Amino acid sequence: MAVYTDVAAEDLAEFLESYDIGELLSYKGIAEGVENSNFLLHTSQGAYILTLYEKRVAEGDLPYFLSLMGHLAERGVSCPQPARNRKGEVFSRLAGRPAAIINFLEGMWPRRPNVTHCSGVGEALAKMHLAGQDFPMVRQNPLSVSGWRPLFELAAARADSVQAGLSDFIARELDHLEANWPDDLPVGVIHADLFPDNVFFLGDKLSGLIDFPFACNDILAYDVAICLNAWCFEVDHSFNVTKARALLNAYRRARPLSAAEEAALPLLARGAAMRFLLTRLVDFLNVPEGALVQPKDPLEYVRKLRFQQNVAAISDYGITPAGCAA
Ligand SMILES: Nc1ncnc2c1ncn2[C@@H]1O[C@H](COP(=O)(O)OP(=O)(O)OP(=O)(O)O)[C@@H](O)[C@H]1O
Ligand SMILES: N[C@@H](CCO)C(=O)O
Repeated sequence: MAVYTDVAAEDLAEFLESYDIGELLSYKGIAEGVENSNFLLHTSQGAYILTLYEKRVAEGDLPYFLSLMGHLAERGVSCPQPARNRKGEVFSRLAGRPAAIINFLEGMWPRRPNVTHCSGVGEALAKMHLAGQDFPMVRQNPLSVSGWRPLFELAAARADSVQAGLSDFIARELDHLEANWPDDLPVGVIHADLFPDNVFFLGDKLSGLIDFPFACNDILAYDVAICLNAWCFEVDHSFNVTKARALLNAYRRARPLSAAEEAALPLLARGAAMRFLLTRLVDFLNVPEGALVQPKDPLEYVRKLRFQQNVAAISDYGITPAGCAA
């Protein structure tokens, strides 16, 4: 359960007085997520999600991703919208944290994503990338290649307590990624965390995307690589090429990938695996006292990284590169 910061009922009721969304009837901490403190609110006007932004979200970044949610919705991408308070602000402060309220999105995230879900997320991701093209704000990605070594330094001394040899493994891989990370691929607005728990479905139909605090401007194909890692491995750690094909083909239909983007996917997937390995490792080694959170497993991403290290081209996944006859 991700609740790092508790909110007293009186403080919440007072906070809600600055909004026009009805009176507080009930609220409870949400038993999912690892980054921020989330609460489900019921007011006399309906259901909402209250988020208190925690360590990895800088207050100065809130206007970027809260505005992005409005921008995307105007262009047909289904995602929750921030409520404005009576001063017209989309966020303010509660319990010492930046806080925002968004509307409740109907749907469930898929606990066991199937091929249809993978196809849905591929299409939605491409459409999000297209809809972001004219988003005027810019936010560099603090968790891209230049951000990984500082993260590693937070965990290096204790990494081997999680798995023998992990520290050396990460150090060597970072050398490779830093030397080879591409700087000439198409960039734009990316979600940067589009895991299954951030994509809602009603049945097999995608109902919306949530959780935009990591959104930023970065390599578009890197977002695809994040999804390949997050959606296309089975619980036994095997890579499911049918799911990867479905995800990639649905993406390509909405936004064709260039030959250079496709050629870079395995390397981008190594980088994506490194990013989530590192944040998970740092979080695993530093659970705040009293926080109600279930840290995610860093070793899942060590396995994914080892897999991606052995992929040189997307044909090695069993996927035909775009433009080649099947
Ligand atoms: N708009 C929404 N409508 C319905 N449920 C939501 C909404 N936003 C969040 N939730 C619920 O809260 C959970 C946690 O939200 P979210 O993923 O944004 O938290 P987080 O701590 O930022 O997570 P993550 O670990 O994925 O970064 C979701 O899995 C979902 O159950
Ligand atoms: N989606 C991330 C958590 C939020 O950054 C993970 O699974 O590690």
